Amino acid sequence: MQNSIALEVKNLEVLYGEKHVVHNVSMKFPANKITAMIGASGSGKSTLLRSLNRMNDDLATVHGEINFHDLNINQPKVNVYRIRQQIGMVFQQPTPFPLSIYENVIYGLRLAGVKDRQILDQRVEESLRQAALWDEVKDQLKESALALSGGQQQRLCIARTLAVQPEIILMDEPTSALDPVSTSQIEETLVQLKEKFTIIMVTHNMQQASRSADWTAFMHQGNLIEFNQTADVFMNPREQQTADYLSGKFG
Ligand SMILES: Nc1ncnc2c1ncn2[C@@H]1O[C@H](COP(=O)(O)OP(=O)(O)OP(=O)(O)O)[C@@H](O)[C@H]1O
Repeated sequence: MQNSIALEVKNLEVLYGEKHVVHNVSMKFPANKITAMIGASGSGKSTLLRSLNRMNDDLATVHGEINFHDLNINQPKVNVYRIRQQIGMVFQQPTPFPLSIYENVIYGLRLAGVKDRQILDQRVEESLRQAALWDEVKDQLKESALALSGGQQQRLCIARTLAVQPEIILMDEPTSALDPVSTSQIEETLVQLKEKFTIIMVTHNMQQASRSADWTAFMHQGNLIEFNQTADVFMNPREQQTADYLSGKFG
């Protein structure tokens, strides 16, 4: 998988009604890496991210190709449910369901009709371990997920996404609602996760992008201005707009 491409977008355009918010973006997301999407508020990062697993279907018009395993998933006939199993999403606010920790993790598996208790138990442990939450919750799996702290809830949401065994995980500012300790726990988790998964993350936190991401994409007013290895983007940006944004001249 090393050096391979997990997902490619070609000439992507996204419009909300008449409002054109992503302009002709083409890029390739490397497999088993963390890619950070950075840029000022309103630059189209979340819109682009949500298009990658067709979360914008009801809100926006998306033109262009999103190629995943040689299939352009931005086509009407594609099974969107299956795509979202393979390309999962973690949101900004932790969104646990008012169910037990165990039931939260297997939520997607239940929807997919998995009933075998052994498989479910195994997937719960594996996903919670991958999300670095197992040791903290292994003795309270039947208790409500709502009793967990915000940081634990977010790691639970990551475990819930992992339980359906996706290839790609989209994350929309996954730590912006969390304190610094929970943030650094999640960042450490992400670094472990990239061994098995490809991560594409929107973040406003420049330190987070420079600490965690292998690749960084800078967006401005719906355009992809620069996409390169993170160290190059931060230390030696090719474009003046990137340099200006990173030095705080706008945004
Ligand atoms: N559902 C929607 N309907 C109409 N316009 C929208 C919708 N969602 C976002 N927009 C608009 O699209 C543009 C891009 O928004 P988007 O949320 O993708 O930017 P962003 O870079 O992720 O911003 P932020 O960092 O603040 O989350 C903005 O002008 C926003 O107001």
